[in-house]
Amino acid sequence: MSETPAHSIAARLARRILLYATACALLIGGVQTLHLWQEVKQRFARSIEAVGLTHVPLLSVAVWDIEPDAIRRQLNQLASQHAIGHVRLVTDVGRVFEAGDPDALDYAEARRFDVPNPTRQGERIGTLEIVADTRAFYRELATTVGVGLLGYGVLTLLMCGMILVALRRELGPLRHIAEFVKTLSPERLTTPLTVDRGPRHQRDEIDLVVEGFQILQRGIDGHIRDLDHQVAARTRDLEGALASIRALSTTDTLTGCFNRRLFDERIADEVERADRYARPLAIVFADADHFKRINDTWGHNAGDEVLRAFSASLKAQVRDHIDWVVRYGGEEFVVVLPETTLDQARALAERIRVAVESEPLTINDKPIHLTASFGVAQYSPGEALADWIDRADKWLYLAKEQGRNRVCG
Ligand SMILES: Nc1nc2c(ncn2[C@@H]2O[C@H](COP(=O)(O)OP(=O)(O)OP(=O)(O)O)[C@@H](O)[C@H]2O)c(=O)[nH]1
Repeated sequence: MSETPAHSIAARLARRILLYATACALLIGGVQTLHLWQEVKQRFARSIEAVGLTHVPLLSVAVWDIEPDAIRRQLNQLASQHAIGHVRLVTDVGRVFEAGDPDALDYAEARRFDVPNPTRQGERIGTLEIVADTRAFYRELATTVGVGLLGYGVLTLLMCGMILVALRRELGPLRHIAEFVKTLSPERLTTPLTVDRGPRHQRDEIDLVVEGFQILQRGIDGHIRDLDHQVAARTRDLEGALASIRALSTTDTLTGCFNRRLFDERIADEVERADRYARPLAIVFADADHFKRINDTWGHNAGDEVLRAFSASLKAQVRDHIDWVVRYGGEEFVVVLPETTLDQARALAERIRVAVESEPLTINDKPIHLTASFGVAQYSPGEALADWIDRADKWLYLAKEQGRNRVCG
């Protein structure tokens, strides 16, 4: 995920709107300034025209009567009027009277009035020149433009502020959705996304996004549940298959006894336990007598049946879940007897021998008389495993040597 900080869309939009609104305000302000310039200029011209026309008759009399003081007084009064910067009266006899601000002397822009002879119509006795007060002109223009621009500025700022507030309120849920999605983790994937839009809110694109996301979440949730069920079912199947494989790998398929592989795996543990807790441990090697003859006489299948019956006799005589019977190879079996002394093992072997001998088997409706020989050995503390097994095997060999159907050890 990107570490670059996320900016607010509302703030960015508000900034853009402010920029565009300022540009528009400046453009409108420029056009309005031109318009106002013309307007103020015309207003000044009208003022000068009105003032000039009002004073010309009075000046006419003062000039005709040759009264310099009256002329100056009137010119001063004229110059003190709004919009008038400087006035100059030039009489036909060459006298010049001036009043007002000398900086405003721009007679190229001056408005000229003829001063008529009050006694003879149509005759001119002087010229009155009035120059506009440029400072007052620009002051008035600046004030009018400034007020206008200030109004636009305030209006623009107010509108931008209100737009920002509205945008923040409308786009607020987007930030909430973004924060929610950002903090989603695999464990919280199905946490429902909820956005409170208020009671009078009308459904819009943000709601569509939220609804789409919720549909996606439900889909993912369903998919995860399906996967969970599938995984659980597959796990059960696998565990079953594993148990079967484990049983197959440790069990002899013909007799159901443990096989040699399991014996090799577990016998060391039994020895270790006997050593650690100083407990007795014995094994009995059991071997069907003249088994080859049974095979040869009755067939291999009958031989298999005899082996099953022989192993069943062994299992019937031992303790469940304590002793364990192993098919060691061919017609040879080993019975492992934890917590059992040599005497107890001998007695057990004798019981089995008697049971095998005294219960003739009926295989394929034919009676088969079976006997078995046994070699018994108790584990001596510290003895090598192989030596102990070897001792039991030797006792079995001796039992065979001594005529079979007996227990040695
Ligand atoms: N039917 C059958 N026969 C087996 C099986 N495994 C080994 N055998 C046979 O068991 C016979 C064992 O013969 P031997 O080792 O001579 O022993 P025995 O005939 O029992 O003679 P003693 O042990 O000396 O009494 C062989 O003929 C093997 O073929 C099996 O799984 N099924």
